[in-house]
Amino acid sequence: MFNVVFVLGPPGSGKGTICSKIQENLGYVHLSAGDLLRAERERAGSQFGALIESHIKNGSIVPVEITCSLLENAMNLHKTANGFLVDGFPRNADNLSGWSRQMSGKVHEQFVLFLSCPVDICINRCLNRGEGRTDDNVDSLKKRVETYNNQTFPIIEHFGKLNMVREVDSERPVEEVYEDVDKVFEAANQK
Ligand SMILES: Nc1ncnc2c1ncn2[C@@H]1O[C@H](COP(=O)(O)OP(=O)(O)OP(=O)(O)O)[C@@H](O)[C@H]1O
Ligand SMILES: Nc1ccn([C@H]2C[C@H](O)[C@@H](COP(=O)(O)O)O2)c(=O)n1
Ligand SMILES: [Mg+2]
Repeated sequence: MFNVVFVLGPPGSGKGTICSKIQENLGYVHLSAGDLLRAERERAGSQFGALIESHIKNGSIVPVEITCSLLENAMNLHKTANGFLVDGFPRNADNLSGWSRQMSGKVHEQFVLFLSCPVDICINRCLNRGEGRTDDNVDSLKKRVETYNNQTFPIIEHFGKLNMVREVDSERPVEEVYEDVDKVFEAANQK
């Protein structure tokens, strides 16, 4: 059974940055749903490239069957990992129900790491990220934030009702954010 920590937060809240540090220090494998989708978009012969790009540009969410299969395939490549950081997933109700259908009995969901940060700061971070992402522009960011508010935040609230959310304020410098994240993992892994 794979241990899984879902990592959620607004676009630009620092999910990828913090996951890299957790991976480096705690042996969890970082799987970014967005990175997996971008890799699939670039893969020669993929039947999903155009569909994925249209969702990415519009800030909407790719059907779960595609994303969940990419995640499961990636997990199966790292069978001895301490656990997986599933970054940017589940992003909406379709993601959540599809994950349950495909993954129940195969994973243990430890908790949801929620990186909270004001949206104006997140948008500025994305606009200055400098990675050439096709969705780091004002139009796409407006849509991504709308999707986050209307579809992803309710998923965080859903997990909150199950007492699974561990919120860390990610407006602060990376080192300070990581200190608190490390404490969250320590507490979870003592149980
Ligand atoms: N705590 C922080 N303080 C200042 N800048 C940060 C912080 N965390 C991340 N950044 C910077 O903000 C940008 C976005 O960070 P990152 O890619 O980790 O966010 P993300 O949540 O994964 O975003 P997305 O959802 O768009 O993939 C990067 O340029 C990163 O270096
Ligand atoms: N569960 C997911 C995760 C990501 N996507 C698509 C749509 C997002 O705007 C884009 C970028 O994700 P990020 O790298 O910002 O986490 O990828 C999706 O459809 N479903
Ligand atoms: Mg990211």
